[in-house]
Amino acid sequence: MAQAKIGIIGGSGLYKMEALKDIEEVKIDTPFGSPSDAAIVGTLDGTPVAFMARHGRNHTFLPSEVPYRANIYAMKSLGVEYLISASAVGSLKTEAKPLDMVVPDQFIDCTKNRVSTFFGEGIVGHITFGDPVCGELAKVLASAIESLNLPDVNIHRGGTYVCMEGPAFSTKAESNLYRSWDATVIGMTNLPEAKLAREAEIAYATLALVTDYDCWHTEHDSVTVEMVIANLHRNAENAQKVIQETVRRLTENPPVSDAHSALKYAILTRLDRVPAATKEKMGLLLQKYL
Ligand SMILES: CSC[C@H]1O[C@H](OP(=O)(O)O)[C@H](O)[C@@H]1O
Ligand SMILES: Nc1ncnc2[nH]cnc12
Repeated sequence: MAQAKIGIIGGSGLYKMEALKDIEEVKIDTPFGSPSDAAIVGTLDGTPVAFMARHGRNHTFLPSEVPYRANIYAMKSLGVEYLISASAVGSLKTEAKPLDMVVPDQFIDCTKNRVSTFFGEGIVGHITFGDPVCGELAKVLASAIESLNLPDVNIHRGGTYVCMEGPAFSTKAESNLYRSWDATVIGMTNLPEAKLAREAEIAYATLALVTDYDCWHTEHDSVTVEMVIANLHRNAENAQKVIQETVRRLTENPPVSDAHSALKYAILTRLDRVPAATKEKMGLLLQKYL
């Protein structure tokens, strides 16, 4: 199978990466079901990169339906060690304007109905998640954005991403509650992905593309899908430039990440007591430890 150390998950409005060359569609079946779509593996300035459309190329999966486990497992099986999630978000702060880019360093889990672990079925593990994104990867991403000096785009290093269940957008009371928590942006997808990436020992960071002011801002209309997609289209070229520059920097200088050894002290179950079927299912994730 094609291999790539760098993976990109594209969210709403980001269904392909124009700059990828020599592309190959890789259909991957996983013990956790089928991913959202085939992975597209190609090269960016010579570096192999794997791309996956989070909601499928035709946007057919709700945030609650995205097969997060299969997507992350698929990335792992392609050899991905650094994963960048490009995602649309609503802003919860005046200073994070539509078209700005945020590289969050924290998440708050307001999901209700997500499977966000590979563990279970006879194997118990608890990853450390105090710092839910890889600080080193986030640094490379933020520096790449800054270096591009994109007109009309401000970059916000750090900030908290609230992950809500959806699919309906928030009420004003909810939006103001998240603001009272000092959260920066809101979306519906990144938290389960970040947890699973950590369990898969993949360094994960989010490129959050601000598309709207959710529904709290008295001088802006409440978020609509039309608004999100229109602003994403305005920003898609910038997002691709950021990804290209980030890939260039990662290729030149791949950072050491704690995420790459996240399972070292996480597993409680003696591995010789793990049921054979579970060991097989999790084999790719556990292979270093078996
Ligand atoms: C189209 S608006 C709501 C939708 O957009 C975001 O998607 P993603 O995180 O995949 O970019 C948000 O999380 C919702 O899924
Ligand atoms: N306001 C919002 N709430 C949740 N997810 C979003 N994605 C983009 N804008 C959003």
